[in-house]
Amino acid sequence: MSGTTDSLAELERRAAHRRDRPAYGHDALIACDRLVRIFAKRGGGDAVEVQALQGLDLLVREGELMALVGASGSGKSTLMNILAGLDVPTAGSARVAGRDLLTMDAKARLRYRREVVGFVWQQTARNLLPYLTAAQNVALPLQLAGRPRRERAARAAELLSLLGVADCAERRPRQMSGGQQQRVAIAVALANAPAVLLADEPTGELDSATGRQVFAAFRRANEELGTTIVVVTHDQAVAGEVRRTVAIRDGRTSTEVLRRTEVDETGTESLVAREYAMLDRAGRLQLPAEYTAALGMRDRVLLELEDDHVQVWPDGNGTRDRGGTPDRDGTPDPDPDPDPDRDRDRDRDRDRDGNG
Ligand SMILES: Nc1ncnc2c1ncn2[C@@H]1O[C@H](COP(=O)(O)OP(=O)(O)OP(=O)(O)O)[C@@H](O)[C@H]1O
Repeated sequence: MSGTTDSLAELERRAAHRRDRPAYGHDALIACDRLVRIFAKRGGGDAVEVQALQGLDLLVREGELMALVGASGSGKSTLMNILAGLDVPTAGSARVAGRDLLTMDAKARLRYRREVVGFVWQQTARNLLPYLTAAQNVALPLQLAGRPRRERAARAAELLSLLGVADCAERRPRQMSGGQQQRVAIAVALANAPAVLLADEPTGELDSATGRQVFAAFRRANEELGTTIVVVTHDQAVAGEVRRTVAIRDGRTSTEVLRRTEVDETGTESLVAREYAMLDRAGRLQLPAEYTAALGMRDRVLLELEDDHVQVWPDGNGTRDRGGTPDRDGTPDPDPDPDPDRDRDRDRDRDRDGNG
């Protein structure tokens, strides 16, 4: 009887622990958890499903300026449209600034688009109304939010000045360069002080020097206003300028590069970039394609747990015939060899193979 009482108490304790454990991404401003988006597409008369997002995990902290990169068709725009509240995921969860993007009704979605997120598109013409001046374009979202006229004018002037386009205030879009139009577009997107600014290829139509100026405007907004910014870009120069670049591959986040400034013993500062693979909540790891190609890794790899890291080896047709690892015909050895010399042999094998 006492055993039953103990196990019940233990079960309750474990349930309470699970309940009290913070949820995944609880402290992130953007939290995507196993996000799935399936599109139904007609192809040659048959309905075909396209899995644009296949269980994508992404956390973005408040105040971050980060870039999303990935090959064409990897799912970047699909993700951005979901975060912008323009599209609804098929499964998984997505939360931005406390809003659940799957369960919002139409009214909440409209408020979300007006108040929580700002958006800058690639096509300069899509961001601004052609018959309004830059100042009027920036004031428009404030007018829709019911802000008084004086406040609207002051906010427009402040943002245009912050982004270095104060001289464009009275010009219409066709009287501005592409780079100026994009900087005004950033001001429009920031007008209602959104929690998150999303930009899909904002420098895609610009030459690289102008692209850098536009990117400097994003950085300014991030540093001066503290706005969290997510930029999708193909532009390597832009991706290299942010502290964190997340790569999307086949509808999932695959790797991320973190950059930080290090100071050596002589006091010289340098920017150090390190690439990390993403480990999802189920423990799945996607190796970068260039790594698997370089070592001819296919179908399966050998893993070895060391004290402070895990080693990943090419399968090599099962020639590493050791305890628990596949043998020559690929069958795992059911009775691992407890030979204490195994580690030494393994190290010797590795030196011989040049894999150490
Ligand atoms: N509305 C849609 N209907 C059907 N398929 C779609 C739709 N939108 C996107 N897709 C498909 O989903 C996949 C991901 O598309 P997405 O536009 O998100 O990629 P991307 O990484 O933004 O590409 P790009 O860099 O070329 O813009 C692609 O295979 C695309 O064809």
